[in-house]
Amino acid sequence: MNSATPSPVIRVTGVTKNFGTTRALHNVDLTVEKGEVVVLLGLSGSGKSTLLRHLDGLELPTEGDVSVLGQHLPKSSARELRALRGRVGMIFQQFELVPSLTVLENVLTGALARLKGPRLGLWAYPKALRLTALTHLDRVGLLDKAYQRADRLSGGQQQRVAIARALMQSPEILLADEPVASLDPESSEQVMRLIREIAADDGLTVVCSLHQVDLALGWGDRIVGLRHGEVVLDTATDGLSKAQVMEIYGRVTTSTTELSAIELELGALAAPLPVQDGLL
Ligand SMILES: Nc1ncnc2c1ncn2[C@@H]1O[C@H](COP(=O)(O)OP(=O)(O)OP(=O)(O)O)[C@@H](O)[C@H]1O
Repeated sequence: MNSATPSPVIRVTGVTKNFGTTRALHNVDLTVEKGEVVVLLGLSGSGKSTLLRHLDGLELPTEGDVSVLGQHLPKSSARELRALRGRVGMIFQQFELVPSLTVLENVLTGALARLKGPRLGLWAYPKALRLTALTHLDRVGLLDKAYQRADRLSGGQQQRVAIARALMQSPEILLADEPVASLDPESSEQVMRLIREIAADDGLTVVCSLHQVDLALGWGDRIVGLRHGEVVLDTATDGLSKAQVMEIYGRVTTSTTELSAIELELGALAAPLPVQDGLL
């Protein structure tokens, strides 16, 4: 952990991102303090992945500024961006493991950015790194699977391998893009609990996109709600109810079709939400 890490660790200011004629983000502001666990909540297409990808410089804004760990990403060189990515771990919905490699080799690939040249096979990695990888596998409860092929594992286990791989970077920030969207409820809970535990133990800052209000409320310190690329909600989860989150979405939503999608995807309420026109 870098003790000189500035606070806030993430500062997004007035970010707009256009892909051709598609506006994926519009005037987004977001500040995340060190050690905070933030959920990005929103429907499919609301801009969650695009915002996450701005936080490790995989995308750069059309307008506005993104500062991560004290580095202004739009002003950074390719080399500086690569160095930043070494300090920011990322996990994805589809795990992104190499299926034919062993679990241990997959974890070791998390250290590749620090090594010179490609590595083929377990023995191409220094012993110290192999031991570190085994320690991380132990931490995610998969030490006994180290020498199995990654594609023999369940989805939940594969996501835990991806977490161990991210830990190889000793990240200061962990970004998670819909990490449990492909998992059953039990595995989802396990993975989300694990991320929280690791964040607390290592003082990690976490930004995680989700599309279920229930999961977000029980898990994050704070929810940032996106809709059509704009932030419509940014509040602590403490004391916040599902009905309040849905009410905020209801307030900024003028179309009944969109409201139905929100109810379906973010979490249906027993009572229909009021549609208030003209509040956009
Ligand atoms: N590389 C790209 N080129 C063109 N359009 C893009 C690109 N990436 C994202 N978009 C568009 O930007 C908008 C936001 O997409 P984004 O993937 O960020 O949403 P999301 O909330 O993460 O959705 P999902 O939950 O389905 O992943 C969408 O309209 C999407 O089609």
